[in-house]
Amino acid sequence: MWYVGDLSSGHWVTGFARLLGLILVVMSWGRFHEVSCLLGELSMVDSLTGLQNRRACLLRGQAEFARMHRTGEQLSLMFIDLDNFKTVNDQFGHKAGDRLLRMTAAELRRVLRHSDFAVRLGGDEFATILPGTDGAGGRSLAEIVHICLNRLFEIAGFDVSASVGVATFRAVPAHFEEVLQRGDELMYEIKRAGKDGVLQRDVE
Ligand SMILES: Nc1nc2c(ncn2[C@@H]2O[C@H](COP(=O)(O)OP(=O)(O)OP(=O)(O)O)[C@@H](O)[C@H]2O)c(=O)[nH]1
Repeated sequence: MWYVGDLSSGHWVTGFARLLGLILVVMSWGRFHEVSCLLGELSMVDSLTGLQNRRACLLRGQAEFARMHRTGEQLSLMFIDLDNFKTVNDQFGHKAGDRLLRMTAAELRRVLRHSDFAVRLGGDEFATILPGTDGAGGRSLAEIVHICLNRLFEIAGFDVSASVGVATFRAVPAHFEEVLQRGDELMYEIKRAGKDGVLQRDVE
């Protein structure tokens, strides 16, 4: 005769409760891990356009500069800022402005290579990291982006244009924030010269 224990005792219940508890802990850890991965990804994504955001740009930029340090390749960054975007919000409302920002992001995705990491830095400012791209390559891509965006805005009936600046790095900057500062300077130069233009600069 087999001994299967005293089924009427509370041991089975206690054992079962412990097992159930263990399963719940394992499951909730799995969910926690899943949720924290998802939150990590979301914190890198711009919710309006679905492009990567400024934080992602910093991380990816640092990784690309480390690669550049090893390979000796040049690296360019393209900065795109819409001209007179505020007038869209003012004339047609915030939703129309949002639509225009989403359209801009979609056009950047269409025009750029998959390896050219496109981000929305904030507001109407976008950027893209162009690994292995020298000044001439960066400038010709900037001209294409400029033409494509302006054509898109015209077709959509918005009286806005794009200012596109490219900073080409030959040496690795000490801090990636320095790179974004170069972008601000380039943009300032284009805007001061009358907006709606393309400008490329080598950064030593
Ligand atoms: N619709 C919408 N507007 C935004 C968003 N984020 C920022 N803005 C607006 O974008 C505008 C950006 O300011 P500016 O770059 O000075 O506007 P601008 O008219 O393009 O100026 P210039 O660059 O000098 O031509 C501000 O009016 C913000 O309120 C957003 O997520 N959606």
